[in-house]
Parts: sequence; C-alpha cells; structure tokens
Amino acid sequence: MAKIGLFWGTQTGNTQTIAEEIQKEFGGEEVVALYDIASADPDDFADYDFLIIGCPTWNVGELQADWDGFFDELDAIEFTGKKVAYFGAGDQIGYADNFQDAMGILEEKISELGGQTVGMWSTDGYEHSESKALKNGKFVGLALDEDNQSDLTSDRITTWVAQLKPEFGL
Ligand SMILES: Cc1cc2nc3c(=O)[nH]c(=O)nc-3n(C[C@H](O)[C@H](O)[C@H](O)COP(=O)(O)O)c2cc1C
Repeated sequence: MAKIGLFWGTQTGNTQTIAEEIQKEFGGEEVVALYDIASADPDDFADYDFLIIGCPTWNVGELQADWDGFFDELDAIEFTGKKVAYFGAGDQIGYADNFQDAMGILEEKISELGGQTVGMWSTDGYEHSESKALKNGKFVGLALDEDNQSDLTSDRITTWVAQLKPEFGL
C-alpha cells in the first residue's frame, strides 16, 4: 500500500495535473495514492501517516468548491500523529491580496485538528502582497502559479519533493 495519501480538488484541472506530477516525482502510485476530494471519504485519510493536501484558491480567498464541501468533514478525521504537507495553485498577479489563501485556510484547520505541518516553502520569487498561507514569513506549503509562472512549476515540484522526502522520513 502507498505510504502517502494525496488529496486534491480542482476547478479547471491545474491542481489535478500538479498532483499527478508530485506523485510521479515521489516514484509513482506505489508511493503516493491520489484522491479527488470530490469523491473522497473521511475514512480514506486513516490509511496514511503522511498526507499531502492540494487546493487552489477560488472566488477571491475561498477554498475550491469540493474542498469547501468537505471542510466540515475534516472534524471527523484523526490528524494527530500525521505529518501533513500542502500545495496550492493560485494567481499572484490577479489576486495579489489573496494569493494561496486556500492553502492557509486548510493548514490552519488541519493543524488545529492535530496535524503536523511539513514542507514549508520560501516566498522568494513571488510578487503577491497578502496571503493567508504565510506563517513565520514562509508559505505553509508549495505555492504554484500556473497563471503567471508555469515555467517554474516543474523545478519547484522537484525541489519540494526532495525536501519532503526526509521530512516524511522516507
Ligand atoms: C474567479 C477566480 C477567482 C480566483 N481567486 C483566486 C484567489 O483569490 N487567490 C489566488 O491565489 N488565485 C485565485 N484564482 C486563480 C486560480 O486559483 C488559479 O487559476 C488556479 O490555477 C486554478 O486551479 P484549478 O485549475 O486546479 O482549479 C482565481 C481564479 C478565478 C478565475
């Protein structure tokens, strides 16, 4: 069974594509199992000590619709003892005051529920002005911008996964 459960939601496909790239970078489906949050069950989370959560920000600072629908179900999940990494898709130019807010909203909630955040990411190379995804001057996870910096995505994923492997103890 895969060691990592990666739960993603998407509106226009970017986050699914990114999730598949992250899976590949970790070594494929034997290492990372993918779940569309639109059809995921809270019990699916119980199978993994290592989780990756992927959510784009929509509607000016909001969760993607399927994550929004799942949000209250998070309360039923035992996150204590789990290491949780986050990634998001956003638009730092079009939504500079709300860049990656969804990643921050999910990280705050899951941390309150006991999850231990790993995979923090530097803000170097970004031009946003405000974000709920910032903690101690860093993004709480991998911030990707397919609208303005898609050329950087592959390298960012490679670097982030290399950072995560030891953080997950893999
Ligand atoms: C109406 C609309 C609202 C958006 N709001 C935000 C936002 O508040 N913050 C942000 O960082 N990106 C925002 N975005 C950008 C999307 O998050 C970005 O295009 C992302 O790649 C979409 O991912 P998806 O294809 O997985 O749904 C918005 C895009 C649209 C069209």
